[in-house]
Amino acid sequence: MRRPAGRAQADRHPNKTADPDKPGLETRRVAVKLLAAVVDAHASLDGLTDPAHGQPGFRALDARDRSLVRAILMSALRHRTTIEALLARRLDRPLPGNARALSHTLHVAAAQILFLDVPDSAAVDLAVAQAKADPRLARFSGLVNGVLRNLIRVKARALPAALAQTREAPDWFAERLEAAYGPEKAAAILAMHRLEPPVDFSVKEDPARWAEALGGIVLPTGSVRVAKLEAGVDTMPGFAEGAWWVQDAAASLPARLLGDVAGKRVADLCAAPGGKTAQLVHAGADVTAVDLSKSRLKRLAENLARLRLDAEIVESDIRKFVPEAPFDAVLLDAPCSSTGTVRRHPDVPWTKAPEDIDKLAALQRALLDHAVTLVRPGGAVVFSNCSLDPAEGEAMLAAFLAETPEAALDPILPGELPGIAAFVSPEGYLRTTPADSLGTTPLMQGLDGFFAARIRRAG
Ligand SMILES: C[S@@+](CC[C@H](N)C(=O)[O-])C[C@H]1O[C@@H](n2cnc3c(N)ncnc32)[C@H](O)[C@@H]1O
Repeated sequence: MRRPAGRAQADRHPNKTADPDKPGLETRRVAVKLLAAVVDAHASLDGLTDPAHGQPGFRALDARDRSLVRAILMSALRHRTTIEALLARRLDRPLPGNARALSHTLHVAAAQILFLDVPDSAAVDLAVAQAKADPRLARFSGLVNGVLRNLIRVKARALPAALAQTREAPDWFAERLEAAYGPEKAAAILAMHRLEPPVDFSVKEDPARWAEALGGIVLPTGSVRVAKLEAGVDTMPGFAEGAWWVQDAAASLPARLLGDVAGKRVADLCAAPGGKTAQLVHAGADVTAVDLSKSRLKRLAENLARLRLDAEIVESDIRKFVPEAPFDAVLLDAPCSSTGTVRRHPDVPWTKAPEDIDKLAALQRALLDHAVTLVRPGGAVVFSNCSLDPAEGEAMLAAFLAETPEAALDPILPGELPGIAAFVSPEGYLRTTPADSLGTTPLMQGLDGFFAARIRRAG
């Protein structure tokens, strides 16, 4: 292993032994464990940090430390390629492949040094203490100290340079984006993935009033956008009375493609946690919300109760769901790779692989094959998901249409989406990406990546 710059100083650092109770040490230990779980075991960050079912070490922390762990992980994953490049430049040779804990310790400390408002000295001291306390890492504690102190010295110059040079994604992900969207748009999408996204709200009534109350703006989709939440959503005006729900502007579009649903029987397939169910019920539909997951349906029921909205809730695999009578309309918001939500879920590119995309596309096809059997002849099925990958969108749908004579594309017309007609493709699909814009001001830049298409069952 290379002698990192600053090694002489590193070997002389004063912490001879590690204090296992050092304030902040457990928080960093948990952060390293969670980073390992995401990067090496491909566990989702939301699952690991779930308040009820998350990683036990995380759940044992107090609320402030849990927030810090989440902030560290969000930065460490959002900027993983940049951090990796900056660390690699401070090492003579790559870390050994089996030194995963060492790599994760360096990444967690670097994320704090480069992107968080944590004193640099605390980030280094805690990483060194952590290394000393871990028998696998103790012999590397000097290296940890040297590399991180070097990073602190050069960061003002080296960070902007690295950000300008680095493609912020694993290669497989960047390559698929380039193949789908071309190098320029792919680079714009990856640039948006570096930014913390704003928060969008779907409001029941009077967007202008709620924009003022929530401190945001009204988007052309009718959603209200707030740049940054200052506190938990449950403390914001209108939460308790159920005036709005959090839903990305792009996620609010698929349900609208069913047109006027007032008085119609509508199936919302793959419904939980219920953002689109709420839209359909609020628009006057008689909704049956179906999902496989008991825990997610519990959240759906809680969300609807807060919003004073009512739907029939069915726990079932879509492929086994057989209603008494066909529906007037069906929305299938299928499970997907979620690559359209990387701004909010920077773990996605590090937990997914191309094989997952193929498997998910096959599942979506099976769900769509069944979904068309649930609508009455002449009725519409809207298929949507939050993937950026055409394998789960345009390509899957083209194969479905070619092989399903009883279904035809009902192209979305640009006039159906006033102010955002640019999101309608020449084929009549809805396609959004984080590089798209809802207007000219900075706050109107970006939305989740979504695909949607409307299909009509032959009459
Ligand atoms: C993208 S999420 C749905 C988001 C939801 N439509 C909304 O707007 O809030 C996908 C959902 O599909 C559900 N799911 C996955 N496979 C399923 C299956 N075979 N049958 C029913 N639901 C399934 C998951 O439990 C998950 O809740």
